[in-house]
Amino acid sequence: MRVELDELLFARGTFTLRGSGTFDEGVHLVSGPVGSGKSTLALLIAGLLRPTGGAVRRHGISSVQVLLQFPEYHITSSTVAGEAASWGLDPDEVLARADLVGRADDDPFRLSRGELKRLTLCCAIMQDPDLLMLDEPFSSLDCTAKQRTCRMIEGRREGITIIFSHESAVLPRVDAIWEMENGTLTGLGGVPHAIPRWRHAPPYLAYALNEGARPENIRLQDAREALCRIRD
Ligand SMILES: Nc1ncnc2c1ncn2[C@@H]1O[C@H](COP(=O)(O)OP(=O)(O)OP(=O)(O)O)[C@@H](O)[C@H]1O
Repeated sequence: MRVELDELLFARGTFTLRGSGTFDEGVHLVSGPVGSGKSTLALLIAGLLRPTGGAVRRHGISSVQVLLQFPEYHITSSTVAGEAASWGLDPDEVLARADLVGRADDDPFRLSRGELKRLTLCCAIMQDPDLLMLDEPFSSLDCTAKQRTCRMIEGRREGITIIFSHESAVLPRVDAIWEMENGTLTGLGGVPHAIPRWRHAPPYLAYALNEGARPENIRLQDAREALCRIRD
């Protein structure tokens, strides 16, 4: 299973996106500032936007899901249970995992932004597609929900997961890091080797690297462990 970007080019007004590289099985983080082109890339890989040049090639992938940044865009049903069922999932299981037990008959638009995000995140991850793309999965979530989301992402055993995010506090363990800057995608390679090359690294990782530590992954816990190792 893999996704290849073959000299992908997308032009819209003054914005141009360019990228080449291969997304293999595992968890990938595409990081970059607001407006750099992360959502546009997600839509291109999902086939929801047509490239101006080059191509997106999917190999051995039979199911694709993209979770949009704004959870409201996914709503198609008048109840929370109906919404979970519309993803082909058991509403009781979804509500339990989304911490929304007792809200089955509520109108999804009556949930808070964060509650709605929890619902759509659980639906997208529980569908377990071969290619799962999560656009800003941590936005609108509190710290506990971000950590739960990380565990769910890490719990995916197979397939390709691509996280598009500028999150810099709570992140999951990942296999590879990519950076998007002004529409240009750069693959930094696999973790941990990619970490010192990551210009948008969260402050805790930048601190650990400055101290001479070599974190094994990108979570706060990895930075802490690496600091402990050099200070022991
Ligand atoms: N529907 C649209 N029509 C025209 N321009 C758009 C549209 N959506 C985004 N853009 C522009 O394209 C560029 C890339 O936007 P994009 O949403 O891909 O960035 P992003 O990195 O995902 O940002 P964020 O972190 O805020 O989600 C930005 O300059 C943005 O203003």
